[in-house]
Amino acid sequence: MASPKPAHADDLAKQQRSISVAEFFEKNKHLLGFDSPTRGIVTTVKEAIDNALDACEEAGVLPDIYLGIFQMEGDIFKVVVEDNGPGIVPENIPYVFGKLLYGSRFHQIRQSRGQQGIGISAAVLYAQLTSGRPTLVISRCGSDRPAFRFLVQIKTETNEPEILKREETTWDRVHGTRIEIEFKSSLTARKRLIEYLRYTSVVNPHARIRVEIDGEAILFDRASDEPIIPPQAILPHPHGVELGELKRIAAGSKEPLEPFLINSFSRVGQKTAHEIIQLAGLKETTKANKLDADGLARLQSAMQQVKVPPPPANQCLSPIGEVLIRQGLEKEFQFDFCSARTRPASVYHGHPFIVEAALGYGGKLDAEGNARIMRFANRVPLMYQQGACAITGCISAVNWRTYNISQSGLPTGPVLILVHVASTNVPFTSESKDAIASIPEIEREITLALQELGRDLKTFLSRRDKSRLSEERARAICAIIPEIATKVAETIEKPVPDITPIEGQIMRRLVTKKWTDNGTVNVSIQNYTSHALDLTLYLITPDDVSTADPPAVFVEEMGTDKSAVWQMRLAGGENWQLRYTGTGNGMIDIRGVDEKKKVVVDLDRS
Ligand SMILES: Nc1ncnc2c1ncn2[C@@H]1O[C@H](COP(=O)(O)OP(=O)(O)OP(=O)(O)O)[C@@H](O)[C@H]1O
Repeated sequence: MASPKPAHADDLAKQQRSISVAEFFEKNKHLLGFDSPTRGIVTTVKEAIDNALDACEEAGVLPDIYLGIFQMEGDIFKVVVEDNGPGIVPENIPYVFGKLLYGSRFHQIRQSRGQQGIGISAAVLYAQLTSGRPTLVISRCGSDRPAFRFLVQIKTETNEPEILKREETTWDRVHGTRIEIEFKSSLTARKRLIEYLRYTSVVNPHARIRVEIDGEAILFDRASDEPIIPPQAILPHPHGVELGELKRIAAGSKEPLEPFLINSFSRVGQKTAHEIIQLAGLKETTKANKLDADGLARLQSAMQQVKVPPPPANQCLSPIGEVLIRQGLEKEFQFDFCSARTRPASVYHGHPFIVEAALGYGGKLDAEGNARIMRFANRVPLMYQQGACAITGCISAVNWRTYNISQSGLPTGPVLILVHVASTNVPFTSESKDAIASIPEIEREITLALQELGRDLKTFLSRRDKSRLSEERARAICAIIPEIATKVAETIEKPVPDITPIEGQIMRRLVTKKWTDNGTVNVSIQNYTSHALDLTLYLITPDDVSTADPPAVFVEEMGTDKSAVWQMRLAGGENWQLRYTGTGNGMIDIRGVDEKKKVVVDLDRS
């Protein structure tokens, strides 16, 4: 066989042409999370729901989202997502859905679920590739505006939208957006889809998501009626600016260097701007757009060296918060123990970020196998590539045995670990946004949060184990007391005494340390020798306190804890005993607070 003729540069030149981004991703759809029909449905739902949540958040409304998944003919599925967000103006609808890399978030420095402007258009591309069908969009921007209905797809050769239909329509929503996308898929990923929605609901406790999937209705209701305060965009931080970026920003400014630095970067005031210019050896009067390559390089280097306060994280980030994380988790899971941490804001490469984490233990969690891990970035669940994610790496690197949890790489047993990384720029390992890259600053924060939670769990477990031990001991003693009483009575030739009160005493001592199933707990307040206090006693347990005798106890919500509260006057040296009954397991914590004197006393429960 003749060997192929070597190509000449002229031959190659005939084949060389630019490639549109749509063509590129059509060929490389796995890079956007569309590797298979099964995965395609999860990614499509995720992109649409993330956009709906972002839009509602930006408009300051509580999200009311509808998701429908219907099997059409054969292996064609239709995904419908409807939101009550601000809507999209009709002029922009074709671009939002019919052009890759078009969006409102890419150039803004603030936390948002979407970042690149590629998510929903990639779903449209995937749909037309696998089913050949365009995407239907209905959107309305207010009661005084008509709703518009579009049929749109992407011209892959140019990455430009193709409008197949545009018409005014009637729609009962005053504002919002509805999309209908049809593509080849299957419902093999049903479990993962539900898991995605469940996890989304945990970290978005303000959202209500109504789901209709293959004829089954599921409601993920909101646990909080507080809309999220939308994070505000900030200017780039001087420590995170690369030379190319600085060149672009400077080219667009006719200002002299001092106002240029102050107006273009966050946390730069007059003093800092002056220091940067001095260190770079530049003149204050030089206009930013007149800097040559050397001047720009010196300016960029000086910007990295001068001390600048960290970016204003409170403004541009929106962490979930410890109380809401616990509320969200407890809404979906029931634990014996749950603790959450929101770490202080930190910075990597000039990008602010906050790590939040929670640890749930026991309850209905699986006692066998690895811990359940829930990973989130900017309130979006990360559903794939767990092994490639820095969060998983940090969880495995913590020595969980120190906290009395078994471990084989990952912790094992009835444990749930949630980690949320919120940032203005989440460093994903790829465009499919499945895993967070190993950035040392982020890993450090995750590890610290996990260690804090580990310590909380250890305290809980050791208290619980102590209670169990003393219960076992007391039961063992009670079991042999009748025998001892008989033997002693025989030896001293006296009648066998009634030992019921002694048994009672031992068991009471036992139950003072534990909140038992349908048990009675006695609490003594002892050795208080100070002045009299008008105490409000707070009994805090993870479970309900149902009745009390005496005095009357009522149940009140304190955060996510249930607490029984009652009033009493305690004089110096007095010894009180309180009895209450209830159900459930868990530790009890009793504190007395004199509201007027602002005194808090820990009460002796032994
Ligand atoms: N339901 C919606 N309501 C209002 N605006 C929307 C909605 N969906 C999308 N948009 C607008 O369209 C833009 C493009 O959305 P797209 O999903 O392609 O990208 P993104 O969400 O910005 O980023 P990413 O590619 O990371 O998902 C968004 O930035 C937003 O401005």
